[in-house]
Amino acid sequence: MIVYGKNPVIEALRSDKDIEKVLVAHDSHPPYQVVKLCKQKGIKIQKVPREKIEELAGTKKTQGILAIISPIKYVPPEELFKTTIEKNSFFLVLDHITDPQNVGNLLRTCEVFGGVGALLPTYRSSPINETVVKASSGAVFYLKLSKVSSLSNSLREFKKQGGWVIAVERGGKDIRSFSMPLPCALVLGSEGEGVSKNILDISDTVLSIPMVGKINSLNVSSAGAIAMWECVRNVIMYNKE
Ligand SMILES: C[S@@+](CC[C@H](N)C(=O)[O-])C[C@H]1O[C@@H](n2cnc3c(N)ncnc32)[C@H](O)[C@@H]1O
Repeated sequence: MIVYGKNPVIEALRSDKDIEKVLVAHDSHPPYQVVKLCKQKGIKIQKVPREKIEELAGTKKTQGILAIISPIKYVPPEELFKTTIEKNSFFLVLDHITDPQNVGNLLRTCEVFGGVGALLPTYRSSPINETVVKASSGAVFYLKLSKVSSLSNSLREFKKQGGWVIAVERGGKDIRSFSMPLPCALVLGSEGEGVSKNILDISDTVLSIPMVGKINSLNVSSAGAIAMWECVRNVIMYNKE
């Protein structure tokens, strides 16, 4: 969805909508409020020719500013947790993963293996944009996606309801020695930082995939695929609908 004009863009930024990016014409300056809100929310402001904005908006009356909003409808985390518990399944926790290709690949595998969806942080995370939709092969439309300002607070809530929080990270227990408990939240870390310390602290366990090569980590979507397979390999027939 596209929103253009100064006030509509400011209101969109103030709302809980998932904004992918804000485009500003080369020949104009973004209003101070836009710059401030984008900075707070980690949203990119891109300078482009005014004609590009007018073309996307389908009008010349854009005031040189436009926001692109994600096509995805998010569900509240309670819904994601409830379904995961009812189905005795898993969901992914994408801990500040910024590469849309990785997010799309992970969501595709999640859907293929019968996972319920994913919990994402509001800020510093790839938006669910066209690249994600494409990389997921459309899996995003079958999953429950939820955005929260604090992953760790939400995961504490999931634990209270009887779910397990399993971090997938180097330096933990060998994943082969562990029988994955369900229902669970499977946490995968960002490309740069790995799983956040505060999430490691509340995780029931940290599982690692043994490596023998010279490169010191797997790509997060490969690590996620292996961990998701571990979640379902004994129960893959379980909840096919
Ligand atoms: C590319 S790695 C993060 C590397 C980061 N630069 C670091 O030093 O921690 C991204 C994520 O992939 C997962 N991952 C990668 N290799 C893994 C392994 N061998 N075992 C478990 N998880 C792994 C973890 O979730 C990790 O946070």
